[in-house]
Amino acid sequence: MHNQSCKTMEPPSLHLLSCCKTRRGILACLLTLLLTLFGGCFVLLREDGTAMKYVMKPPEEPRDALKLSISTENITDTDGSNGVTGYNTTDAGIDTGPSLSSTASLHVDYDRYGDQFEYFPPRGRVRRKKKRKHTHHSPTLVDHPWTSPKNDNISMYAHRFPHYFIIGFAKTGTKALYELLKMHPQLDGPRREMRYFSSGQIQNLTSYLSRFPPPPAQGYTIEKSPDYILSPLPAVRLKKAAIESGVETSSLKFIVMFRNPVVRSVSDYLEMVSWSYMNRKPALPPFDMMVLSPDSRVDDSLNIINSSCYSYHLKQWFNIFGKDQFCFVNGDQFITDPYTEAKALEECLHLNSFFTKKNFVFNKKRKFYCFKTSNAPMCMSGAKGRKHPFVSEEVVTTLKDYFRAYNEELYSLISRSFDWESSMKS
Ligand SMILES: Nc1ncnc2c1ncn2[C@@H]1O[C@H](COP(=O)(O)OS(=O)(=O)O)[C@@H](OP(=O)(O)O)[C@H]1O
Repeated sequence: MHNQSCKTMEPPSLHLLSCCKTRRGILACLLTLLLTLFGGCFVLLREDGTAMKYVMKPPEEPRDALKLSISTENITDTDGSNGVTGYNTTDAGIDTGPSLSSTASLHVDYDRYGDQFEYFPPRGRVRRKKKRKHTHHSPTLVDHPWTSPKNDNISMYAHRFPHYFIIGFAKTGTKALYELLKMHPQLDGPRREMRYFSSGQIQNLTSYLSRFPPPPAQGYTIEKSPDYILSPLPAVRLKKAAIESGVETSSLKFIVMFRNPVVRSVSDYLEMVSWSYMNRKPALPPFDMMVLSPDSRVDDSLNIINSSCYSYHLKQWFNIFGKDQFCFVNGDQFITDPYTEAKALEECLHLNSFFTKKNFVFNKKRKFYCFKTSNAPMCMSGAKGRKHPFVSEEVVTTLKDYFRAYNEELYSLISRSFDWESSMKS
């Protein structure tokens, strides 16, 4: 056997193809095939007869750092610096933290879906994705600076820093609310969810800000990333970024939208079903089977469950920003009477009074309101308002019991209550 040296590098596929033309090449190809199948290696035979073995890179360890835990008393950001008074930082983890009952503990399983910090699968029309040949590795969260490079002219974009953020909760109507708010003459924002403070996909602060339109005259920019609320880390990073952009952090406002937690979990489940289908993953079990373990306990390790424990997540943000910086929207009511919620929000955000009933047009076919200014009414895509599956009485009751303590804590946190105990529209 020839001298072999093991190198960790990408396999040079072009060399491989060209060497398959010769007799020696064919031998090398066979050897390559065997080693690829059983040994995770490529072997290439060189012109001079020596062999070269390329070891295929093992997949990168998934964000070990994110598995650790933080308590809100001890939050350290990736660079170890501290942008928030009273908090030390480490991007080393997420608080799987205290739960309301001693038995139930929240576990946010960040490795469950998608890349990096993506808690939820991508949304959109149900169109199956082709299998990707090459996987792209975006920079890991641990390496992410969350600031701008020293020599970057951040002041060019600093005025675009959003003053309003829709931070959660996913599947409560955040997209419809965002599109509606962007119709207000004092507001404008990017078309897509940024997730800058949660996903680490955008390179740096300057790049993030450059994706915003300039704010309207006497107005502000707004962004919606409904996964921000699920961890205190985006709050810490956001605060640091605001300071770096020269923005008064107390002037920022955060919009949090709620919906019956059981219904929200079902809606989130449907998002997962759609994601699994689009990404050619195995089909998911029915909702009832998924959320309850065989001994009929709620599986609180599921994202679709713990994302409905609103008070738990909100409290973490309350530790970082003042309570008066939050505005709340009742997502159930936003479906049936968006006008009332929009007017209340206008007031909370200190915006000029703009929305009138004429801006809301009920679409009988879609069974949702569409929003209208001067143009044709704008309706949400078919990915919103999916038909919910049947959920058994037993599961509904168990979930309601599970969420009760969180709901009650939420009502006292925000001094407002919702009719979730008696209602269950799924
Ligand atoms: N006007 C209007 N049009 C369409 N859909 C509306 C509207 N208002 C609220 N909703 C509800 O929004 C739910 C989706 O929530 P999100 O937009 O927050 O989802 S996402 O997190 O951005 O994926 C979606 O949930 P599902 O019904 O479970 O699909 C809708 O019920």
